[in-house]
Amino acid sequence: MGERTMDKTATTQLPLAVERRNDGMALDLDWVRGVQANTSAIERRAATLPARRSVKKDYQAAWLLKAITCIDLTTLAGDDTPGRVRRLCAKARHPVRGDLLTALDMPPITVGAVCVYHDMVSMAVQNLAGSGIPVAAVSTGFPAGLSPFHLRVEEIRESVKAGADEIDIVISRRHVLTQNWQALYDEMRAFREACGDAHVKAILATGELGTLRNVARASLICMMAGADFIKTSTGKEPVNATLPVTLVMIRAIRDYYQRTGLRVGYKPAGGISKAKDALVYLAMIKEELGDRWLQPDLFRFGASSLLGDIERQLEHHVTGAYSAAWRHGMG
Ligand SMILES: O=C[C@H](O)COP(=O)(O)O
Repeated sequence: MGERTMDKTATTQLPLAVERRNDGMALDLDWVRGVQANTSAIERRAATLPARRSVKKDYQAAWLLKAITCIDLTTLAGDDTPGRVRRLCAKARHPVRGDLLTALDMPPITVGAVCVYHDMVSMAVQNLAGSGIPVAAVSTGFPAGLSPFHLRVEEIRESVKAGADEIDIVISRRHVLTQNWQALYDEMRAFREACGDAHVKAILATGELGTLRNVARASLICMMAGADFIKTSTGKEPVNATLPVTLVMIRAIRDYYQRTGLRVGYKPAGGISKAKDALVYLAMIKEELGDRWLQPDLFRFGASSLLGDIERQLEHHVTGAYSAAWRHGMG
């Protein structure tokens, strides 16, 4: 991602070809078992990227605006209230102050989606009406995914009925840890079927999968079973999105695309709260998957506080001064 390419077109939505949805394929265990992950090479590559790629000034502002359009603006707290979700939805519609957009000579933008628990779906749907911003619901016993299977499937159906456009399911980590690939595939298939037309993001909870090889294999199984997106984490594991895990998952996406012609999206989530980190993620996607994956239909950040820091950086870019972080509260 050289600076030369990081002009204001970074924020422009490319005209998207009508993309065929990933319907998945039969479970191919030979392919799955053949997947390896060279941990030291992956960690080395991930460690060098932040130093090799940096963008400044107008280019940086353009890429930060691009990042905003890819945020699943999230609140997943036990004390969520209708008021908080209302404020979050207002922020989703107008994530950047009008005067900053004017100074940057940019049109209005919105975030990629609003992400909530099932109970808050109808409130979010109501508050986003007419905006075109999708509502995503975390589901299937999020975050641990250990409630009875039929209830997990039913939870998906309830959220779809309440108006959710996207469902973020959690996989059963034990299927990965015991290498029960058939069980993981069947579970994911059932979740995808329950989603119907709603798009499904498969949360792998990578911090609980033990090895990068397990992450690679679980990514592949979920794509074979029809995931529209693969997502790193719930935000509740001790370790959430990381660059090595990102490299493994996006290379699995590339491999799946090369073999099937089907594009699956990627969502790093959990602990991404700084604008500079968001830029590193975008650089990695651009290098490994190319520009087509830098659109909100194929890339999202799952983040509750990233937008606040991006707004601070944009304000600094325009005015030369930093505002206090508390001025950019999300809910
Ligand atoms: O899916 C989104 C995550 O739960 C958000 O995590 P975060 O609060 O660390 O940004």
